[in-house]
Amino acid sequence: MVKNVAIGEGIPKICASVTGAVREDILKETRNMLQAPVNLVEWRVDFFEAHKESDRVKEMLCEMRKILGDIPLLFTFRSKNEGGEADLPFDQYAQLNLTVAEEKLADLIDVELFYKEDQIPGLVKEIQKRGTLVVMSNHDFHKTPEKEEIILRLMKMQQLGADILKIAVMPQDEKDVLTLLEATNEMRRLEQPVVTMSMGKTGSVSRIAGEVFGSAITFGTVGKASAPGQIPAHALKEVLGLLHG
Ligand SMILES: O=C1C[C@@](O)(C(=O)O)C[C@@H](O)[C@@H]1O
Repeated sequence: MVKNVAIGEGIPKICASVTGAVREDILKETRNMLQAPVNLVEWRVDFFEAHKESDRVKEMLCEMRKILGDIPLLFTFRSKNEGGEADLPFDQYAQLNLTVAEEKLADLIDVELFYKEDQIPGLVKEIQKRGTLVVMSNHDFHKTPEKEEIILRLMKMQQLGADILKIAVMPQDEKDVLTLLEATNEMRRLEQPVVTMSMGKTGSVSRIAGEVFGSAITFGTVGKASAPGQIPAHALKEVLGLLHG
């Protein structure tokens, strides 16, 4: 349970991302979330012009939380390697996430599995010690690894103690979408909620099929997309409801 949201139970939860670069846009996008059927909001801080200034990041988070009220907030710095907009040396990345955890400014923090492999286990523990949940993630914007490799990465995240395990991959054809779905279906036996998506237009079907195959959160759009293939939150809500029956 994150606030009142039961991630991993029933209908997949809808998350939408705030991707503005400046304060006004970020606040406007955050307010727009209140008109949309979203269960969670992600702030993609790598889009923020002042992502290197922790005071300004903290101020933004305080303002966003005031607007969002009970809607859980996921804090994400996405590196360029994994499809993000910015890069930070590991120490700054860790510090940024720890500050947010320390001051309880987010409910969940995204940590990339491969940011710096030997340092990631320590960072996960430090964030959790401060009472914030870790969504561990991995993204491949070029291809879809073999099913065994997808499973291996998700299990690695589990071994590292992540609270939620997430992987996004790019299909080159429809078979790749099936590969992602098969891996997802096998991983639903894990105790932790698993979040998977096949990106781009071909992969969009994976963003509505979470309840069938075992993906607990689906990222949709309220305004701009934060990754290719995302579906508008309103449409998601309807389709997820239909499939739920
Ligand atoms: O990890 C993810 C998933 C995502 O890449 C997607 O494909 O919907 C979008 C990102 O904003 C988010 O952090």
